[in-house]
Amino acid sequence: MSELNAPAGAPFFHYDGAQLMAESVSVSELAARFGTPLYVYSRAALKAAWESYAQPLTNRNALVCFGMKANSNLAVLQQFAQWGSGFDIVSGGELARALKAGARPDTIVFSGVGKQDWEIEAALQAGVKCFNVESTDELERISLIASQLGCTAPVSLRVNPDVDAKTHPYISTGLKDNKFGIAIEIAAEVYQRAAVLPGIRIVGVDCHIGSQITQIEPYLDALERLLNLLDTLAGLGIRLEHLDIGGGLGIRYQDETPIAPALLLDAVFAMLESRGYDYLQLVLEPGRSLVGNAGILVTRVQYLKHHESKNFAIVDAAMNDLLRPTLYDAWHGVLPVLCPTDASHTAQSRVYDIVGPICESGDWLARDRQLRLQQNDLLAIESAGAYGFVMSGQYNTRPRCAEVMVDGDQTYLIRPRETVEQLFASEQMLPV
Ligand SMILES: Cc1ncc(COP(=O)(O)O)c(C=O)c1O
Ligand SMILES: N[C@@H](CCCC[NH3+])C(=O)O
Repeated sequence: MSELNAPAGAPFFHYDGAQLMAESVSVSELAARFGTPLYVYSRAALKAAWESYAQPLTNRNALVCFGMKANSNLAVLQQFAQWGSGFDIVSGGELARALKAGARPDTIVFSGVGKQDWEIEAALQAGVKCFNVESTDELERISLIASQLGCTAPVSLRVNPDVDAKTHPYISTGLKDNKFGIAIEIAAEVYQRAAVLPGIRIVGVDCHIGSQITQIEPYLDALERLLNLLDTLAGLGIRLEHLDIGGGLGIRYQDETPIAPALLLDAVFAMLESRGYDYLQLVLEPGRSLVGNAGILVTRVQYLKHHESKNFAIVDAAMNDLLRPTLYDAWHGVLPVLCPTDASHTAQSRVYDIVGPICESGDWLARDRQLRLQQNDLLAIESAGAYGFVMSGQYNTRPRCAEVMVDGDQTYLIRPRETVEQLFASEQMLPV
């Protein structure tokens, strides 16, 4: 029962005895001021997560490239850029966002299996650090475009090491049956091709084996395979400047024990040193672990419904606001905003499914939660800072909700709620 545990985002989200606080700001005041559903991020939580990587990397030749697909609000990106983060992007849209937020182009790595011509051109023109190339077709296309533009594309091959990250099948990316990367068996061959292609400069090697990983072994397995590849490349006279181990570190949603970045980094540096590759710059692409527990989704109970075998709390957030539960069967903690021990909270404790207003039975945010609820209560869905708002949509013509950032006792509206009119403002009807 999440309500009895410390919030997943503690100490930044915490009870002050009476109610849930985001840093020094009352969550119910935020709900009153900005309406619900509402994403609330804590700047201090973002900073603490950033430091969990930055500290162990002090005086190391390393670059953290925030996997911005996890949360691409400009204010969030701006913080990471100010703290010295690079960015892992997967589209021309993400490139534009990162640049707008103040990213240095030479700290941007461009991943993704389906880069289009305009995206490759834009990245070349911006001067990104490298393309993480995911196929031979893509390599040839980048070579062609760079040659046409009269420039050279820095390239790192994203190798698929065929390692089981032991995570949800939808977010596992390093198995040979996954669409990602270049099979490790043919990687040396592709490097040789890259070495002779015009417009290509080989700079690195990359892998990303999956997301919400809670075991260190898959990383070390993948790294070992990559280092064996580097041995082969050295024999072919191909030398690299950096090695990118991707992102993927998990967070606590329920009872997981996440790997501390320092632990992974120690093990990685030890292996690089023992194999004589510590001259390489280490690149990382963490997403979820930098933002996941820095955000909550605040929602208000609309109605309670008691069926014979189920109790439903119908809230104003839905699968269009937070897709993870229904897409991955993902567990997110649910916290009452009013402290569960508060005496004014007299409702009977029952087991509820927390569901949204969308016309789909799959529209649920949490199942089988023991809660004392009454109409208009506020709830906080925990661990919503990663893959939350970014995966939201407008299904059922629902405006996407607002996002705010709390910093101490200050609150910044970093994205206003969409209006209903905005939802169809650019649509065109046929002539009558
Ligand atoms: C290439 C790449 N890099 C980085 C990430 C960030 O992953 P995570 O949010 O699990 O750290 C992802 C997403 O899984 C990815 O596909
Ligand atoms: N969207 C996924 C993570 C995808 C990682 C992207 N490669 C999640 O919410 O857990």
